[in-house]
Parts: sequence; structure tokens; C-alpha cells
Amino acid sequence: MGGAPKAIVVAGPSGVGKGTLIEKLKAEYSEKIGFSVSHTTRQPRAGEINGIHYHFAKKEDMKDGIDKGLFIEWAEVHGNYYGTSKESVESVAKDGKACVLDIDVQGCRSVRKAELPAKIIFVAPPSMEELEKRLRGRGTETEEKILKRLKNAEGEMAARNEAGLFDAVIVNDDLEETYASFKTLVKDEIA
Ligand SMILES: Nc1ncnc2c1ncn2[C@@H]1O[C@H](COP(=O)(O)OP(=O)(O)OP(=O)(O)O)[C@@H](O)[C@H]1O
Repeated sequence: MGGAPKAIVVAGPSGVGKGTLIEKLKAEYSEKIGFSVSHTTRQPRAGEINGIHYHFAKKEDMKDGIDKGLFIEWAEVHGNYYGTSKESVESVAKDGKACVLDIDVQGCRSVRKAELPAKIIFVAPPSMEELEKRLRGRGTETEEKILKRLKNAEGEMAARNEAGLFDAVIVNDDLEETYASFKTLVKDEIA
């Protein structure tokens, strides 16, 4: 394959196993993949380096960037903005690495709209019951958060057949089988 590697975008409901698949890819292909540096308006903590841990930005500059459509995703958390810029994803590709992104469906739509070269893969659970089991089994969320994530999951799942959005949908039933399918789908980017 000629040219820079495409971004590898992984979407799907919370608890489906996106992080698990990405960790496996990172362990096996650490030199082929990279991660974008997020922007934030919060203050740097001790030891955090601008451009490495985050791009630390002024609120008005980041708001301006968001308004101009320079971010593929952003969120306001406790009064600070966090986001992933199109440029930070492109810079990973310029280094010759596939930028791995774990984003929601809305973020995937932005990737398409921005025409970022990307393989976008939707990871679906074998069933909603299994999704709930995994979310609970992970033991990282309060009951309130589990219920919120399950509600959001319905919206995410509804988008899985959206025209032109995903390059592939994989069902994460057996982890090793899913990982094998995932690698096949992104083989050109990690070659
Ligand atoms: N194929 C699988 N079979 C059984 N359990 C799995 C499988 N894949 C992942 N898990 C488990 O399900 C839980 C959720 O996985 P993970 O944290 O990777 O999900 P996620 O999609 O990244 O969630 P979030 O979007 O909330 O970060 C974890 O405990 C993980 O070990």
C-alpha cells in the first residue's frame, strides 16, 4: 500500500471491548501505530509536557477551533474543554503510523465529514445482555453510570447500519477470533 497509513477508528457501545482490542493491537504492533495528542484547556499538572501529554490551549482558542470545525470530537468536562483535532490525527499519519482512535458514532461522522483517511470499524456485542454483563463485570462503573451507558448503547447500535459510516462491523463474541478479524481489516495500515 502506498501513502500514509489510514487512521484506525474503533467505535461501538461502552463495554463492548474496544479498549481491549486496541491494547492487543498496541502490544503486537507498537511501532506501527500511534495515538493522537488531545487538546485541553485545563492547567498542566506537574510533569505534563505540552504537545506530548496534551496540547494545552486557551479556552477562547479552543472554542474558536471547535467553531471552525477543526476538532473531530470534543467535550466539556467540569468546565474545561477536551478534544481531538483533525491536525493531531494527521500528524500521526505523517510520522508513518496508523493513528488509533476510540471514539463514539458522532466522532465517526466527523471523521467522514473531515475526509480523514480512515478505516472505521464498529464493534458490536453478541447481545445486549452480554454487553451488560461485561459492563458490570468490569466493575469500574456505578449503577447509575451502567444504566446511562446501556441507554447510550441503544443509540450507538442504531447507527451500525448507517450508510457510508463504517467500513466493517465485527461482533466481539470470542475475543481471539474478533482480534483476528480486526487485524485482517486493518492489515494494510499495520503492514
Ligand atoms: N470478547 C470478549 N469476551 C468477554 N469479555 C470481554 C471480551 N472483550 C472484552 N471483554 C471484557 O469486557 C469489559 C469491557 O471491555 P473494554 O473495557 O475493552 O470495553 P470498551 O468498549 O473499551 O468500553 P468503554 O467504551 O467504556 O471504554 C472488560 O472487562 C473486558 O475484559
